[in-house]
Amino acid sequence: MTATTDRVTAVSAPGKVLLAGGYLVLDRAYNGLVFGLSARINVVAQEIHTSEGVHLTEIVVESPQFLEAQWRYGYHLADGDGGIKVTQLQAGSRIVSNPFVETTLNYALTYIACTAKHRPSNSVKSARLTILADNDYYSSPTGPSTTSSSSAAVSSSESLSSTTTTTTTTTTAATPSRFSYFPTTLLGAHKTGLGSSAALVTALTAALLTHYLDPSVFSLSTPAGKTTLHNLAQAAHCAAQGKVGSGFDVAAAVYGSCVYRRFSPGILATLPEAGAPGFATLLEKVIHGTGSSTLKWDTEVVKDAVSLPAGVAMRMCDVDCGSQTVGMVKQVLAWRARDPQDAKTLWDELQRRNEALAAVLRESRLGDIRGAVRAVREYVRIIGDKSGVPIEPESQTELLDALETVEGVYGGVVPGAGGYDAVALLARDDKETLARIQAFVDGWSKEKGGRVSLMGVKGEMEGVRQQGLDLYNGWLR
Ligand SMILES: Nc1ncnc2c1ncn2[C@@H]1O[C@H](COP(=O)(O)OP(=O)(O)OP(=O)(O)O)[C@@H](O)[C@H]1O
Ligand SMILES: C[C@@](O)(CCOP(=O)(O)O)CC(=O)O
Repeated sequence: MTATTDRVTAVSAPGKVLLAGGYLVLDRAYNGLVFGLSARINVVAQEIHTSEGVHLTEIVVESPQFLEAQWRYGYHLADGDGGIKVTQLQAGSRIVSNPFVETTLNYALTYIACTAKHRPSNSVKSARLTILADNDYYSSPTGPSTTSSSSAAVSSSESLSSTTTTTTTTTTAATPSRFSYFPTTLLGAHKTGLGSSAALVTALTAALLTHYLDPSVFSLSTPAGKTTLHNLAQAAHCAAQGKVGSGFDVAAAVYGSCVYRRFSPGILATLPEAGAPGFATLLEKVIHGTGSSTLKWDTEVVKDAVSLPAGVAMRMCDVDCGSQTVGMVKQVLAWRARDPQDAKTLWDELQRRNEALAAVLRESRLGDIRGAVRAVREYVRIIGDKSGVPIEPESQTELLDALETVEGVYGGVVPGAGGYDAVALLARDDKETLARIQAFVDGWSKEKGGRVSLMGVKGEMEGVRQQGLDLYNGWLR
């Protein structure tokens, strides 16, 4: 049997950094200063056409930059209005699951089937989805390989697909592209904390909705389309994570840089597990905020409230250490619950300082950036001391203070939950400053024996978008 592919839809969504508002943004009374990043996760959706008379109902998802990264699913309409439920099929010698991919398929395909109404199983035809992530999301022990990328990627996915019934018509020859081949499994790749799962869930949801639904029903370029995508991606991401975070990472993936106020967590509380009776109808209601038992979505995303002065870039350094975000959040929130009065005073003052930093950036007050960043850091450290959590640990304080002395650097913070993972810098956007920061981190790593590296990624305003296909030369089959 042969299968060919034709109609192609490509979407990308950015990674995130929470420059200010870590911990506060978990509570709707406060908000966070969120930046989208130039590092994007791309998803390309392609139809799979089979020869006449051959019926194939399969969704194939693959990440050709990694080893053992192909997930094949069959799907069926679950009883009792349970929606479309996927079942992972064997690909290669063993099954490696990907909960973010699987949950997103259950949520997005169910929503698509509900929206396409009355012909649910017909509306979802076989498709191949290819995931391509910018290199900054991961640092593998051996580093990404740019030389052997495409040929290695093709051969690894070819060997996986050899056990299946589908043969594709083409594999393309090696072409240089912006995506590297990581000679490791996804589990073996070190994440750099740029929000790969949120960008993946968002881009995969957007690619599926765009691929399957008529543009009159769903379009990424309309505010209504973005709201649907946001709500669906938040729901799927929470379910896959098994917890409800603030969701700023999904908001960044959809809307790009913004000031973000979270949705009330109760909105998702009524949703049963994917495939359980009633899931399909409830999912549709929750996503559209309709029905008497469903709370309305109350997310607030203010795009205009965030910008960078002309000539200023937001850059990231990866600090190769790592922190346990979940444990840190639990400990900070436990302290807040024990001492609500003290915590409220600190939360309110830090919120004021975060807003002041956003205003300085928006109003291009270059001379005030350093003071505004230091004011935020002072309160982050106080909260860290009081809760006993190293939000800005001493080693990071030392690094940030030293980075401030580099000509062209206005200041930097530990973003998000903080800890030992990364620092985010506000710096002049020119080659000379970049070279000085690079030289500084090289020297720092040598002197301190750790590994601090300047990442290629920069703050970027735009959220999810459709892509032309040139980017993916050499990676699509
Ligand atoms: N390129 C990819 N292809 C397929 N799945 C991916 C890819 N990148 C990430 N994922 C999925 O996302 C998971 C990582 O999500 P996780 O939330 O742990 O990290 P993150 O979102 O990058 O981190 P953080 O929230 O700290 O920024 C992987 O285990 C995998 O399931
Ligand atoms: C601590 C918290 O406010 C931010 C975590 O950010 P990050 O994953 O460290 O980038 C948690 C959240 O908002 O979900």
